[in-house]
Amino acid sequence: MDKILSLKNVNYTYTPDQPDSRYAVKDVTIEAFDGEWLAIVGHNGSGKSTLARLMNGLLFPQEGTVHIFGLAMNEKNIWEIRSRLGMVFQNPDNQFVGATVQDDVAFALENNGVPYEDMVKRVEHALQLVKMEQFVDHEPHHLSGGQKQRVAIAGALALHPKLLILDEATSMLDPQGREEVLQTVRELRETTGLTVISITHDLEEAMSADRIIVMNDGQKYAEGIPREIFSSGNKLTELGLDLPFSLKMTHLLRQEGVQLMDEHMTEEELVNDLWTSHFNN
Ligand SMILES: Nc1ncnc2c1ncn2[C@@H]1O[C@H](COP(=O)(O)OP(=O)(O)OP(=O)(O)O)[C@@H](O)[C@H]1O
Repeated sequence: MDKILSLKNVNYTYTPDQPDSRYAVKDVTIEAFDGEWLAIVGHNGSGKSTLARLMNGLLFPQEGTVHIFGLAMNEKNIWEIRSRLGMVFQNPDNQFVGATVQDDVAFALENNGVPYEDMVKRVEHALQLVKMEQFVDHEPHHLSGGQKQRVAIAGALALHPKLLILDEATSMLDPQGREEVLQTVRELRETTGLTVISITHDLEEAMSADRIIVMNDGQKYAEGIPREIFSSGNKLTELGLDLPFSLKMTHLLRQEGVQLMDEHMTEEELVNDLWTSHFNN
């Protein structure tokens, strides 16, 4: 598989002039491959936002390299890189510039000089992908949190990005809004094969990813498929991460002496295991 993004031995400190300066990101190597969903998780202060800024060129590492779309990121090619990179941030209310949903999704296209007819088609298609086409004329501020983030995703998609980075994009949403956004990302992956990097402190969100990187104190702590990462449940709790409900329940049941076959990633798996082993006789 082709590499879309790679960070190699990256160091970043916000206070480079201070002796003993603390590294926000320390010797981090990360690769993201074409078409995958990579989740980067970690507690507050573990370096996630700094990584997001290093990935979109808001920051440049003091040491190490960042390659994206086959280019070594530098101050000259950053605008070209950003035009192929969709970013969705934490606060849905800070992301709107248009008076209607349609204007908002069109905004970046207008700025990029996309011809009118092409723009109309792209806006329509992007809103269809996030299932917000019936809201074209609505005012963004009247939408729910989940709907706002779906419109923000449509704005990013309209630019036809090769990579979508979600930086804590679900953390201000209620459970329903969060599920709406995650479902949107899951469907997008199926319909478009888009590469997604989601940066989050929410392990429930990371469970849907193909691969997870766990950050701790600016360093890469672990890397693997969700099942591998979640098999180290207690260690994740020690890092200040909140385990998904099905895993917490699995651990609590085990503590009470209930025999279970596996670490259960979903409530459905857990219920099936309980049903098969304990009630189905
Ligand atoms: N602008 C800044 N100036 C100085 N230090 C900073 C700045 N931004 C972050 N830091 C420090 O860098 C370290 C990593 O922070 P970062 O924001 O990347 O972590 P995070 O995992 O995204 O946490 P959070 O979810 O709280 O934003 C922390 O120790 C933080 O205090």
